[in-house]
Amino acid sequence: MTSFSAYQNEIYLQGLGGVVPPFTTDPDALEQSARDRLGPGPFWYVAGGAGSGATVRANREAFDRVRIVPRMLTNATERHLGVTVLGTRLPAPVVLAPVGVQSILHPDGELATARAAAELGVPMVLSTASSHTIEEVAEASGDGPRWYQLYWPNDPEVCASLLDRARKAGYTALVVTLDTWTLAWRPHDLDQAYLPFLRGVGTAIPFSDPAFRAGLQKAPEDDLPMAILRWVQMFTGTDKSWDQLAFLREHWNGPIVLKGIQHADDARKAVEFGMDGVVVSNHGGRQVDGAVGSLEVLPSIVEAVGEQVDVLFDSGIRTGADVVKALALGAKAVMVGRPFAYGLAHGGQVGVQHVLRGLLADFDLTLGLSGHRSPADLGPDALRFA
Ligand SMILES: Cc1cc2nc3c(=O)[nH]c(=O)nc-3n(C[C@H](O)[C@H](O)[C@H](O)COP(=O)(O)O)c2cc1C
Ligand SMILES: O=C(O)C(=O)c1ccccc1
Repeated sequence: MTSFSAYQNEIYLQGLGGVVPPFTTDPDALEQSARDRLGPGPFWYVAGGAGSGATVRANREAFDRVRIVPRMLTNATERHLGVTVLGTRLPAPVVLAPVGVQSILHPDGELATARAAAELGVPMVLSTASSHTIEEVAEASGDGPRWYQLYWPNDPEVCASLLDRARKAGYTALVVTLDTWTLAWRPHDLDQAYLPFLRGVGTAIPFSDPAFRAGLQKAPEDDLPMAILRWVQMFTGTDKSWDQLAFLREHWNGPIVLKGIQHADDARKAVEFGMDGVVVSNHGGRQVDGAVGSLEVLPSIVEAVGEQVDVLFDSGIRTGADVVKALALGAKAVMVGRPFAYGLAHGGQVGVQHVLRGLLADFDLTLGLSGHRSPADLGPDALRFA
């Protein structure tokens, strides 16, 4: 048994020596403090949402409408948080969501995140828009579990090249993001003319992939604007269809999950086309302004496909109670995005580790105090709907 709640004891014991945690353990306070540390460009890149921010708020409001009903005297002092997701045993039902261009937040970027995740045995999902190469991040992950997130390029050779590199670098599961085939209208980024993609140029972002380079007439070093244009075009467009998932299946020999699913019929389609799971997600409210809170659609998707494939969840997870709620509604695991990005901004690897240990401790304690010994104990009867 791994006792994630040990982080609580550690903090209190250090307190006896007059030491407090390096960063706040409160997720809202951490966001505020990130605002003070980061410039407005980087801060709003992380914090911002699409349009009016209605969906960012809806994600949180959906959690507020679901309440946990604690049970007593259930022998929950000893807990087992491990789960099997996509055929992999995980120490806890928590995964670091793909977050692009992490060097915006800390010079170590994805390398710091990979080290922190590996330390805890938690999978990191590496974004296609990573500021370090697939191979560099894999090395930083050491023995830690790793999944790769694909922004599905229009060029099949670039697609095959990315998948081949990820497989060779030891990534086991593929997360295909469908909800961001173009960036949404994001007023915070627009008002500062802050395009995260371009802020990553000069780091590794587009230009390390050999198939991408081969498709250019001039090397990116010699014609940067052209290379940027081609890169943006390659990840923008609608010319994808369900039957093209067969291409990904051919080029990926491991589990594939579709990220960005919000409708039960799309989840059924994912199963029909041979996918191994879905991530119920609205991209943290960053894509469709006015979209439904992601937690609101989780039950219908679990009902539709939960018996057949793994249903993961993200968008709005901030606390241990949120993890309990999503699992009780049928998610096998959750992904967390902004909180670890703020941790990264505060202290690189140490900051990510602090956030992750805090979330896992909070989850462990909340699970136990509400009367459950393991994620498998959780079901809808652990909840009430306000
Ligand atoms: C700064 C930032 C960058 C992101 N970049 C990516 C990305 O490159 N690929 C992707 O699939 N999702 C990306 N996402 C979405 C996250 O994977 C995840 O769906 C979302 O953050 C979950 O919501 P939360 O932030 O409320 O936890 C990004 C999110 C943020 C905040
Ligand atoms: O900002 C995002 O949500 C996102 O997905 C993204 C896409 C490309 C580069 C960086 C982030």
